[in-house]
Amino acid sequence: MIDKNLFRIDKMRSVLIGLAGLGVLQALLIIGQAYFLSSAISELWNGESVSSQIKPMSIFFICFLLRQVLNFFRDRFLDTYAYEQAKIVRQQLLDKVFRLGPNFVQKEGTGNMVTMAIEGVSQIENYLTLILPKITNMMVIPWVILLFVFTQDVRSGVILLLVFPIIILFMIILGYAARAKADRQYEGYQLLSNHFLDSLRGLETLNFLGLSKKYEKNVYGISEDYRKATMSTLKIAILSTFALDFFTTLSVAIVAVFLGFKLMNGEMLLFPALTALVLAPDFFLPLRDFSSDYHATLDGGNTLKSIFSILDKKEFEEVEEVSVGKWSDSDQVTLTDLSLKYDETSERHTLEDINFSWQGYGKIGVVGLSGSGKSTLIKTLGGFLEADQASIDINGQLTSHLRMKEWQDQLLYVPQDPYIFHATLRENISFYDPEASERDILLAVDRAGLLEVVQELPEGLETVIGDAAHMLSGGQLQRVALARAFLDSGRQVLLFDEPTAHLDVETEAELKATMLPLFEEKLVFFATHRLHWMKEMDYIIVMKDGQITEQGTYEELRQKNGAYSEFVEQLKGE
Ligand SMILES: Nc1ncnc2c1ncn2[C@@H]1O[C@H](COP(=O)(O)OP(=O)(O)OP(=O)(O)O)[C@@H](O)[C@H]1O
Repeated sequence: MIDKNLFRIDKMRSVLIGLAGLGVLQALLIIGQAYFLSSAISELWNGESVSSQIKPMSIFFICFLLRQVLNFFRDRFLDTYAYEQAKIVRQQLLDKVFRLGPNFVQKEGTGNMVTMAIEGVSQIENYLTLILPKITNMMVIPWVILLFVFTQDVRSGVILLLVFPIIILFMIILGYAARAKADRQYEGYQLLSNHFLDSLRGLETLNFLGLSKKYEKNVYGISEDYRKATMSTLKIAILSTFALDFFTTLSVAIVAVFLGFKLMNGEMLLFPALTALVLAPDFFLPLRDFSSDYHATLDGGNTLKSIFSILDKKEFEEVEEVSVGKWSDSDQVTLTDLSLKYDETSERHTLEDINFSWQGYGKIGVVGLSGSGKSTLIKTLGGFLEADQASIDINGQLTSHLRMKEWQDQLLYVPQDPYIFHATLRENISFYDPEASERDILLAVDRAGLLEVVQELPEGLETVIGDAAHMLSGGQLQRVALARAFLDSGRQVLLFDEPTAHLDVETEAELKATMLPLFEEKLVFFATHRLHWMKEMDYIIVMKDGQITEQGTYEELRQKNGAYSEFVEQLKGE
């Protein structure tokens, strides 16, 4: 009955124990209310004066007030607790997503991740505030009341005890039906989030292809499915609330009829009969409250499950014991039969039996057709992917991945499509080195061929770029990423993944002249389709279908007339 995921939330056990304690207190106050109310009524029935009943009536009111005060403070505490815990869960989710990296987000869908982190976490907050007091009340209050009813009238106690499991049974049946519907609804919700974001992102392309209308229908179809799933969940929820209300009312009526007969037959006094009758609705109330809120909390429960399943995802731990230090002439990295796949269930390896070794500084070119595994190799060298086994030897220390602080702190990574933040041009350029001086930033801007662009921008370096701001062309964005690289000359290992893909040949030639001096006394991996770079490389790796088909210096590969020459011919033919 209790969602086991709840126990993964901080301090949950103590909170549940505290709430159970409050439940006992509430049950005693409910009994107090019923006891003194029934006592006053039966005494008045017996002909006692109203003034003689002021004391029991006052105690009844005090119990009633105390119950409200207790509820008020409990709800206030729960609001704060749920808010704090939801905040912690969101932080844990974001930390985990950052650690799992871009491949994971791609797989799960950005829309889904965003909805989960924003809306999903509010649903968890709602879930905690609603479900916790309901669970504890249901587990405590009816039993304390039942014990008391047994002391007043055993037969009434037996009736309450017999009806209770029947209601529980209905609750379980309806609960299962609602859960199945809610699961479907949640899947639809995730699908809708992903689809909506994808459609927004791809709107321009869809418009160009004349497919926006078709996609509109697609999004409409998915929202319709989601609407239907929501409506059918609501139907079950309303039906189950009705059924439970009906059964609890019926049970109270059965108790009333029995008590009535006993009173008429003179087998029972008014006071205990009245007390049992007044307590009967309160006996069923926690059960009814739990069931009616159960449906309202299914979303929160589902989100909690999804978030914890993400938190449980296997990630490769940062290696702390391997020491790399600042890369120098004497350092060596060797990959021996390195294989890896993105998806553990996939049969094919994305990289297979990669063998490569390098000592000290140098420029290593990585070439191959699209899909041959160049980016995957660069990502592996960046510590974003883990090999099947410890096949990376770095300075004599074996490891399965390069996620090491010392290694990653000296990396500079320029991908094919660099991410430009919604921030000023200055902040985007000084991303790796926020303390950089104005002079250094301007020098980097100049080297990246961005000086003219900066001069033409309305607010120069302070112009906000990125999403929903001043737009730069693809080539200009690429140059912002290169300016980042030019600014931070302290990093020793440079990873370039087609950094000039969006540049025209003239701009690329200009930039090449400024980039090459930067590569001196560094370890550089440069993946590209543009073969003119290869003449400048100290070593070349040729890739095909995830394997290295050839490697060597430019001269060696030209003389061999093997895979590299074949690749050159292939590119000429395209
Ligand atoms: N995140 C991912 N999840 C699963 N498979 C992936 C992922 N990224 C790439 N792949 C697959 O791995 C293989 C190698 O891709 P990779 O991006 O490394 O090639 P590439 O040589 O860099 O291609 P390109 O020159 O087009 O960038 C491809 O078959 C691709 O479909």
